Amino acid sequence: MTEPVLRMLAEQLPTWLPTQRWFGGKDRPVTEARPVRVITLSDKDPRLVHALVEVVQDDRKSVYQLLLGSRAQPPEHLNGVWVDSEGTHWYEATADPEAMTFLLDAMAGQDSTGPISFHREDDVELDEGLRGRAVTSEQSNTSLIYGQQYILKLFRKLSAGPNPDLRIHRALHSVGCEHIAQPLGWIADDDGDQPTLGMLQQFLADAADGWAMATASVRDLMAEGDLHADEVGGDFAGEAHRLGAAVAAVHADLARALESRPIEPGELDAAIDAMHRRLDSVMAAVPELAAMQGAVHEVFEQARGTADSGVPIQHVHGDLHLGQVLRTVHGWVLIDFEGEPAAPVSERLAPRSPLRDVAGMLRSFDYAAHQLLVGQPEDHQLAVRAQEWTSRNRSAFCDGYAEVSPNGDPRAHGVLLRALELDKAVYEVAYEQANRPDWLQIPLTSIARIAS
Ligand SMILES: Nc1ncnc2c1ncn2[C@@H]1O[C@H](COP(=O)(O)OP(=O)(O)O)[C@@H](O)[C@H]1O
Ligand SMILES: O=P(O)(O)O[C@H]1O[C@H](CO)[C@@H](O[C@H]2O[C@H](CO)[C@@H](O)[C@H](O)[C@H]2O)[C@H](O)[C@H]1O
Repeated sequence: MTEPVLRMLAEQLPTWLPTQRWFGGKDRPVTEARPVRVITLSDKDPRLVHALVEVVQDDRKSVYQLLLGSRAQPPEHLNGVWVDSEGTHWYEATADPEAMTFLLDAMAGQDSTGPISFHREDDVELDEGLRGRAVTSEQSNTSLIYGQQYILKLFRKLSAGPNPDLRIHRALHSVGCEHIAQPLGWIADDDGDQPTLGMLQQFLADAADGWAMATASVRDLMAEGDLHADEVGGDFAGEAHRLGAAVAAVHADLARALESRPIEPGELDAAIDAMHRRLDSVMAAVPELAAMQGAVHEVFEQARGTADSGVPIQHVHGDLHLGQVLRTVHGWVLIDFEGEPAAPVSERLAPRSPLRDVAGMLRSFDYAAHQLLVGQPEDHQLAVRAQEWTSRNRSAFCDGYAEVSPNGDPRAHGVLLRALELDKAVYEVAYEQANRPDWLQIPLTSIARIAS
């Protein structure tokens, strides 16, 4: 079976991979896709095969994980996607809920197949036999929902060693953190770089995501021409306050569970040097930034010398925004502790200022308010409303954070916070340019405002 599948993948993947939402290399053509390992997980019907593929893009090489399925009688939507030289039809198996049952059952049974091992947490029993349907929301990986109980994230682009998302969830669970979904199991690869292949968590079936809630609130305000944010039914400030408190609680738990220490001489300088470098490299790709370059560099420089601000460095979320928080009936939950997808794992696991996450969330309030104006004719009234919503919710978030954080009010570190916000906005310029060029104006406008 192996040879024909290897050949089929090598032929098909260079054109197929860039069509997948989770493929993170759309900025360059795929020169070559080399299947480096193919393992049969299940010989039953549906058959399930695990493949590791090295994707070559000029001098960049990344390893991606794929699952292939095959059935004697495939349903129409899975039929004839790829055919190997022996005439076997294969398809992307995460689209086949029945094939995905294998992964849950293997975690429940703590099985292994060659170097791939399936685990469940010690204190956990898993229901078996559930079908796994793929989440349809925008995401960088592929998640499967089993019944109303579990969600399994299959990491697509693999990195060496334990995945930060799994590592941080387990650490937070060990100290009883109330603002995460419980980690339930994982899939490991014990070969080579020993990447984590998947992470199983409690599925929060009743949850609404923060981005959907916040943008609904902005829409309400925009629709009520005569009312202020605090008078509109969909006011978000109470939620923003609770969210601030939840983020501060998670930071305190992270500090307890993992390292937290005073910032050492030179570390802030290194962080500021990295901000300057990021700005220069993003500017090379987005010339619109040029007009603001001087002002932004200046804000970064002002943050030098604020190391004695008293805020220790620690593990942080790393890419916190309203799409990474879920509101359940019990409160806010933070998800996806992987950090910025493009950053190296060593950087994502390094201790950093918790103010980075605060800055990320402050940016997100700005986004939520301004995305409704994208593509609309200029309307001064709506722009004022967007600004009113942003200020109100940013303040509420900081108030909630300050009430719980041992580090106090983030606004007391205004110079550093401003630099961190600008750094995040510069990152967003690159992100929007590569992913949603229509939204590029949102971070560009913010940069002009913050730096002025
Ligand atoms: N524990 C959970 N319960 C309910 N929904 C979840 C849970 N974890 C993630 N999700 C949903 O799945 C989506 C993708 O999850 P995320 O961890 O952000 O994936 P990615 O790293 O691929 O971006 C989220 O936007 C959220 O809607
Ligand atoms: O969710 P991911 O980990 O994939 O994060 C990436 O994509 C985000 C968008 O989906 C992006 O976030 C930016 O857009 C959000 C609205 O869609 C906004 O709330 C954030 O503030 C803004 O940064 C994120 O930056 C990127 O890493």
